Amino acid sequence: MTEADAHLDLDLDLEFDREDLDGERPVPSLGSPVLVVDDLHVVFRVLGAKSKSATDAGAHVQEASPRRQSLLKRLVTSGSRHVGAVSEVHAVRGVSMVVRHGESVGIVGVNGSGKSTMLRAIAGLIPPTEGSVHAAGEPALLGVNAALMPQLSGERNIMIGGLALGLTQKQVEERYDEVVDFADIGEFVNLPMKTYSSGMGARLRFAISSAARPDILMVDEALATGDAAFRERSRARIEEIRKDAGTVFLVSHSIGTVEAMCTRVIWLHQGKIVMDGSTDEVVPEYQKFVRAHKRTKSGGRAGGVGPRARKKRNGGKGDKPVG
Ligand SMILES: Nc1ncnc2c1ncn2[C@@H]1O[C@H](COP(=O)(O)OP(=O)(O)OP(=O)(O)O)[C@@H](O)[C@H]1O
Repeated sequence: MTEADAHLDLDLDLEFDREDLDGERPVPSLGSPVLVVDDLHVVFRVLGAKSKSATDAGAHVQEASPRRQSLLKRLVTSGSRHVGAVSEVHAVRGVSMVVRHGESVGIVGVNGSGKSTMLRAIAGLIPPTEGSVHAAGEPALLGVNAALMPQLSGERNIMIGGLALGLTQKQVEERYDEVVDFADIGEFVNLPMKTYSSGMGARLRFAISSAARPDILMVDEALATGDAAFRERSRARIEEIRKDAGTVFLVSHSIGTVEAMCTRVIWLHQGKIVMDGSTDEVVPEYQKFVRAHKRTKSGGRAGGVGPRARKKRNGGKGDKPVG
């Protein structure tokens, strides 16, 4: 794997590679379905002009329908101030999947392809615009952006975060030392989180979220933070959760991480599934696409993920997800 492949989306400083990880990719022993996502759509409405960057990134952006536009305009322009056009970002467009107990599913895709939005919708943090999510158990989203309170101490955040994840006060107290040890923040636990380095904050978020031992753990780039030792601890923790309960989703820009930790990979582009299959099937295709995408960006010719390319990859089935 080239260095470029390990940094597919160009925006993360990952030294994380296959070599950082001990052991082999987990072998799935699949159980019953724990998650069914049926034709999920998420549309964001944005006030303002069309966003070129969003369009470039692969999201589907269009002006809101005149009816919605006028309603929104009426709502926000009571002082008759012009607020500009209302655009819609169709971030997730008809995603369907069945995920079984014991699977670790990597979600890959270039920036803006809808990975985080999809996970947030599956975790119940944003409502689907259309479609549905059925989960057996409580999905918990663990991300470096998890909302903790910077003005409060690590200790208070552990309590609040634990309660928010559904633990009882007693359970949080029992797991408190484990969380602090895992996060490796020492005495800083007594200081406000705003005094933490970004690595310390990210480690604490990871430690809190994974202390809850959720049935479905969703990790959004959390492994991109911290040093090699912390990443190895995180990997082991995720593997433990996967063995115990179940099911792990991992959004990562590092193909090395996805290859090491995931048994299945879903590749999203412009909010749609391009491929869904075993890691060995999907990763090489995605790598080809990213190389081509980079060549296109630097002015060369490249293959795409248009309907034709998708049709080829999906064995002639056009836009329908595989698998
Ligand atoms: N709250 C929001 N309001 C409006 N648009 C949003 C919002 N959140 C995400 N989007 C848009 O939805 C699209 C998908 O974003 P998302 O963050 O899910 O992509 P991603 O694949 O996770 O990207 P990245 O790899 O950069 O994290 C993008 O065009 C983004 O700009």
